[in-house]
Amino acid sequence: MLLSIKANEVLPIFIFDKEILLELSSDDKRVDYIFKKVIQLKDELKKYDLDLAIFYADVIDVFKYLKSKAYDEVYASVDYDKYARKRDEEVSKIINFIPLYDCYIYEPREILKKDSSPYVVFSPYYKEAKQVYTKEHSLKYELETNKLSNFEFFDYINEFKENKLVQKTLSIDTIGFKQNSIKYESPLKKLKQLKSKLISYKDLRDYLNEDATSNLSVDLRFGTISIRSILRELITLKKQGFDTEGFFRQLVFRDFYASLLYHFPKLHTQDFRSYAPYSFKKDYYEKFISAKTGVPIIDAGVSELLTTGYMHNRVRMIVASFFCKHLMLPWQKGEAFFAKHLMDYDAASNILSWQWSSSTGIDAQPYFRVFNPYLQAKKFDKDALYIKKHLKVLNNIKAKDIHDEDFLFSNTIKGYTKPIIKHKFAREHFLSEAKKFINN
Ligand SMILES: Cc1cc2nc3c(=O)[nH]c(=O)nc-3n(C[C@H](O)[C@H](O)[C@H](O)COP(=O)(O)OP(=O)(O)OC[C@H]3O[C@@H](n4cnc5c(N)ncnc54)[C@H](O)[C@@H]3O)c2cc1C
Repeated sequence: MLLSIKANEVLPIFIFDKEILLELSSDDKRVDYIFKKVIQLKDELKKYDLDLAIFYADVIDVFKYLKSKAYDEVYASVDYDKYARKRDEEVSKIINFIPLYDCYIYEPREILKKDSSPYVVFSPYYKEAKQVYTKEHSLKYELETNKLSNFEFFDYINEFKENKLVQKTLSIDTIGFKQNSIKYESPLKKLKQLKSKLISYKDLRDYLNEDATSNLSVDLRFGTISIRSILRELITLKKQGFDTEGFFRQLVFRDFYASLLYHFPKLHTQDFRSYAPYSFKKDYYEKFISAKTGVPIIDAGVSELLTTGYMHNRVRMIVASFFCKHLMLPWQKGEAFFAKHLMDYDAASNILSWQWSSSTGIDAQPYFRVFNPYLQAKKFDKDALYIKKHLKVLNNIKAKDIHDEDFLFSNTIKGYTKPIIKHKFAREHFLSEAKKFINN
């Protein structure tokens, strides 16, 4: 975020928003990630004779204060979830707010049907997105020469106490969080690796033990890479003869979900359509969140999430389907669990993907499609290497037994629980309940 005080004078700022941070636990990996990246950004800016003023505060207090110091404009890249939109609206009442559209490829109002209504199905959205795409969508911002405004407190975290600005040590402890030892791979390095991954991206992206995807979701989420840098790389690779379509399509998926949430904000919490009487069952829920369902692919996925803050896309699909259709738990609870643990948590992608899985969303999978977790695991993790990586307790069990529900029910595996539900029963139960719901 950049504030200008008068022509050619700027103050780059970063706000650790109290309203968001106060809800998180002190070991949240995302805050550690952001904190490290903010310090890195501060160092980068110094190379251009700039700096970064850091606040730990209520966003509104920061802008009231800066306005009182004669700053007159703010430039910020916007996103579209409910909280972000409300916050930006409030800020614009205080100071001239100039939105930059740099989170997504397209603005949500850019891809609309001929009658100006939003697309609700991905394929036609994607077709139109490709038509609308121009060179402007990958433009690089020009470097301008701006003078750093005179701000005394660059070396601190700035907080407000009784309406006064106070300075605290520039450390993650100051904002109530713990540093962890995770080393984050540089987004630019990941971007460079895209070249070799694109060759087999379409064929391998669903296979759980392959490092076949970009791992850029966390960088896109926090803006540590610009969507435009990725597009520019894709253009270069396309010119070199690489097939970039499959990857570009996924990026547009992200835009599609952001656009849906923008046009249908009710989807934050509400179903677009309902298919079954989902209800909260504490026992099932607790087994699920502690990776103790006894269904290996589900427990491996949840374990991956709890230890790394990431989950493979295919596993997210299997896990979310199991949660909503086998356990018939409300998607909102699963969404909230992912929101708490995903490093790349993005409201639009997460909410809409959960609604896709539960078949309650706008462009969702048909309700009668119920993933069989054993067949999915057998197909995408044939040798159970992904499962064993995240569930060490199954290390000595043969892959064919891990993929065999009957084996898991009839044998006792030391340290591992028996499945809490049978696939055939769960599928039939869900479908019969869903049919009753539809017929009513
Ligand atoms: C239940 C569920 C919840 C999800 N929650 C999130 C979330 O909170 N945040 C998030 O970024 N993604 C979410 N996804 C989408 C997807 O799982 C991740 O984007 C992907 O796993 C990130 O890995 P990657 O960067 O290696 O992806 P790649 O395959 O390399 O894809 C490149 C980029 O395209 C976008 N993308 C890829 N797949 C999807 C998709 N299915 N939907 C939307 N965008 C996509 C992401 O920005 C990703 O970084 C969710 C999917 C499901 C099924």
